[in-house]
Amino acid sequence: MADPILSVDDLSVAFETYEGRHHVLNGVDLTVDEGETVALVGETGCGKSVTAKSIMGTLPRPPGEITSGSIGYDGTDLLADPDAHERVQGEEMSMIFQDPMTYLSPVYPVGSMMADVASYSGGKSVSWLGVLKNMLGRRTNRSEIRERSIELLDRMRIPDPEGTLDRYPVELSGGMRQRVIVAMALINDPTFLIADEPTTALDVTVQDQILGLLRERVEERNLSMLYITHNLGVAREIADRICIMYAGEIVEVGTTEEIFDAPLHPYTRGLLDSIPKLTGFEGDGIDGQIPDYTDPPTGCRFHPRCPAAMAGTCDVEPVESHAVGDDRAVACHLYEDGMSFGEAATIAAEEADGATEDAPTAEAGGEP
Ligand SMILES: Nc1ncnc2c1ncn2[C@@H]1O[C@H](COP(=O)(O)OP(=O)(O)OP(=O)(O)O)[C@@H](O)[C@H]1O
Ligand code: NI
Repeated sequence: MADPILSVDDLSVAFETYEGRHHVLNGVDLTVDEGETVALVGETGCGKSVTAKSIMGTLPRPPGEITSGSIGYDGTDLLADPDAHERVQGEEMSMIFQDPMTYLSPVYPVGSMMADVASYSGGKSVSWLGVLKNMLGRRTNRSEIRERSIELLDRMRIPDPEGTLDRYPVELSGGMRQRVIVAMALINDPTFLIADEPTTALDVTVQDQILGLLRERVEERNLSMLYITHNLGVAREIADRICIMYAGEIVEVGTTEEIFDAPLHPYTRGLLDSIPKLTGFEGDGIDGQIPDYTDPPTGCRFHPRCPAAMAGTCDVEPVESHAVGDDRAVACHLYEDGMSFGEAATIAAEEADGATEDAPTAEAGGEP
């Protein structure tokens, strides 16, 4: 099998704040193969955007600090080589940010922003290829960029693409604005795209259209994509593989089918239970909330909320990720010590169902 295009290994990130040090990412492992779409899924505050920004090189430092790990892109460790990171960010990667209005300037029309993005050459060039690309980039003239912008807006099914170039973001509907943002992210023909919740604020129809447009692009250009969402339903529509994140840790990885058909981690199970329409499972999801990062739970970070937690183990012992086959891994103490995955999954499932049946007002975890 070919090496993954992106390979995040043991990434830890902390933030220094006036409340104390927040230990947010804790040893995150993540890979994306060429042409593959991987969804990073988890509740609000679990560290998805921090992961995305670390990969893109846009993490604010300070207050953020990368305390361990490597981010490999196409064979280069980006954290060890800031010049390479800058080049990759400028030439190969692109990102759709979570909050479109902070990204779109209110004072420039769409066309001039697209031209800005298109002529951005990604700072210093370090390779001869980079230098060449930069020269070619500079020769790209305004009318060429305009042509490209119109073509992309048209591909994004924006009515009157030419007229749209002269309009300001506030004059566009939410759905149109989001299409413009997708077009801007694609104008330099990236090989790797990070999409951070690009459809959250949109109604379901528009959401489906945007997902469709991204999928088209993935197929046509062999685009590799990390798609971030809190919505497992959206992940199922777009992703080949899903990484489930809880409180700064990846708790389960599997193909989209495996995650939906046979979730292993109690947290994944809880997430699926909160969308009963999509699955056969029943339940009310998971009580409690993401822990305080200044003093995260010892052992497994999920143990205070876990219906299957084993006292003396889950609250004490750090969890390791257990590989199950090629594409599958789970970080949970249930899957240790010779218990078969089938048995452990059954226990996780029974406990999850039991918890919601027996104790509808179960203690809201969070407290150690
Ligand atoms: N600039 C910052 N300064 C301090 N702490 C931060 C900063 N950015 C993120 N954090 C911390 O990292 C945690 C995770 O944030 P992140 O934005 O990655 O969550 P998320 O999974 O993307 O959530 P959402 O689904 O709401 O976007 C936050 O709860 C916060 O504690
Ligand atoms: Ni986020």
